[in-house]
Amino acid sequence: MSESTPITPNSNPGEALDSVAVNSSEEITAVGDRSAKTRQLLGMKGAAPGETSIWKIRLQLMKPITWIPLIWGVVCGAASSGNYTWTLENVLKAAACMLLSGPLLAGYTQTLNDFYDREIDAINEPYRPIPSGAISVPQVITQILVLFLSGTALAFVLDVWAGHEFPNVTVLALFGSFIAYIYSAPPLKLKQNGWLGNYALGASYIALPWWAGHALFGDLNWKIMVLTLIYSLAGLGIAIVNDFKSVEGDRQLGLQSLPVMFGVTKAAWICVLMIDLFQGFIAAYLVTIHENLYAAILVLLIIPQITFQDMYFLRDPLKNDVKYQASAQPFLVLGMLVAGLALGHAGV
Ligand SMILES: C/C(=C\COP(=O)(O)OP(=O)(O)O)CCC[C@H](C)CCC[C@H](C)CCCC(C)C
Repeated sequence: MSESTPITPNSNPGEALDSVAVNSSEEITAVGDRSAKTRQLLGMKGAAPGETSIWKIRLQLMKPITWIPLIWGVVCGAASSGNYTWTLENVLKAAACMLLSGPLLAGYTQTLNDFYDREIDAINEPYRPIPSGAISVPQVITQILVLFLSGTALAFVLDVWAGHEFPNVTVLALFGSFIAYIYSAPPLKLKQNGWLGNYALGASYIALPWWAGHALFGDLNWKIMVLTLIYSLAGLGIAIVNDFKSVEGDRQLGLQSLPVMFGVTKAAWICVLMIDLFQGFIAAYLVTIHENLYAAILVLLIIPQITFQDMYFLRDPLKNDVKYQASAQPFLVLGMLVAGLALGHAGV
């Protein structure tokens, strides 16, 4: 039996309205708090400060929200290998590779990036775990080393499991970790350059996990490598979208992001053209290998992206960047899977 709360009618309508307002503002605050806490755990902007659990702080540093594209890349690579079958062993192998590319190596990358950004974050985002003092620098260094070493070890286990003569996955893990290092750390700090930084980001999020997934279930060949590097140019476009939110700060700090170099309108056009043209290129390639159905589906998935570019992004890139990403990204990532399936079907 459930207990019901008695409802007492309020004789004073003004007071009743006030209490409704107070209750709903409390509810809104509670919902807001919950959402800020979730954002904190996922490593998103607008997170709630003041977390005291060291494990939650460690997770926040690893930004779980950024693991998703890397995990998805492994799925696309498994599809393009053409050899993936739904056995328990293959599911476990794929899951281990997702653990490698998401929590371990993307987690390593994000922690490393926050470590090297700690001084600038002390000015721009002082509530981040390192500048706020929620976690000490030696604890962060330990986290970076543990994630890197466990990633490398798991990559090696995957090579042995897949019976590789050449340790493809380990080499990819080491290469990815190196790119992550030069992306964030001086003297190269690739992220300071709009083209290099965003291409490193696009390629690491599309090509590297794709190669790892493909190598795990098939033979990673140069055609797959070149095609995914071309696909990564669409990823470069996606990476540029993230630069609009910080255009003023970047300009003041002398960072050469594309919106700083070309201005907001021109950079927005460069961004959408890269996204559309390089996906279009992949669709055209699929036609040349007679995968016409997959090519047609890919084109159908590009059309809503163009629509959202016109509706949101190109009209006001500074205001609509997040809205555009949320609406258009699902079509881009579905397109990646379609391309992976087509390449696997064609035996490329
Ligand atoms: C740290 C990264 C992005 C954050 O950039 P930024 O500092 O501009 O943004 P915030 O201000 O919001 O922090 C990502 C950098 C990615 C990096 C170049 C390479 C990643 C490598 C992969 C994790 C390796 C995966 C290999 C595996 C699949 C075998």
